[in-house]
Amino acid sequence: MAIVLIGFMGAGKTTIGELLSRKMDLPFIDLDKAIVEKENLSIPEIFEKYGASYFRKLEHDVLKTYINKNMIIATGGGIIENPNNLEILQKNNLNIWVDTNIDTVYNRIVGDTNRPNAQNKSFEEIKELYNSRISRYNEIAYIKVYNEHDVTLSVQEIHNQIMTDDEN
Ligand SMILES: Nc1ncnc2c1ncn2[C@@H]1O[C@H](COP(=O)(O)OP(=O)(O)O)[C@@H](O)[C@H]1O
Ligand SMILES: O=C(O)C1=C[C@@H](OP(=O)(O)O)[C@@H](O)[C@H](O)C1
Ligand SMILES: [Mg+2]
Repeated sequence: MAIVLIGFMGAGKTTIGELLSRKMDLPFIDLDKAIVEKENLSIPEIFEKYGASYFRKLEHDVLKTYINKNMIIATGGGIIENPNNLEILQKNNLNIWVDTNIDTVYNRIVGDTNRPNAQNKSFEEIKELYNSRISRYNEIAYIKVYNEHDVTLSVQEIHNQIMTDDEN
């Protein structure tokens, strides 16, 4: 079964996924990276050339490829936009919701040219998008981890939780 990191842009899914993979000695895949490698285009290029819905299709395909593997998967924040992905993720027991407060999120992603859904958006617009998504992260999450401070503490917390539950 896959350990799947979900949550909004900038929450820290990619960073935590890499660190957790080393700690647990499990392979790691970042779905955005898999898409970029498959298409040989950057995320902004895919959005610009083919549009958001094409990106969502590619995202669905890579999710399906990896979801039943014994590995750690970092998703993109918009994975929950596709109801078919929600259905797939609902069946996965180890979805870890990585969350941060909206001010932290904004500071981490503002000006990052690699996130088309955050580009040229005001704080209010980002906040609106965040608020529109949280109920869906919550719906499919097994645990939620706040990644506000030291990232290694977030990784430790996830690791502890998985190991504790594994014993029971
Ligand atoms: N705990 C943390 N403290 C400070 N910066 C962090 C922390 N976690 C992640 N970051 C930084 O925030 C940015 C977004 O992290 P990333 O892992 O790409 O998030 P996501 O994949 O959820 O969009 C990166 O620049 C990363 O280095
Ligand atoms: O929230 C979104 O709509 C997106 C999040 C991004 O991933 P991160 O959550 O890793 O930034 C990436 O998939 C794409 O830019 C779209
Ligand atoms: Mg990421």
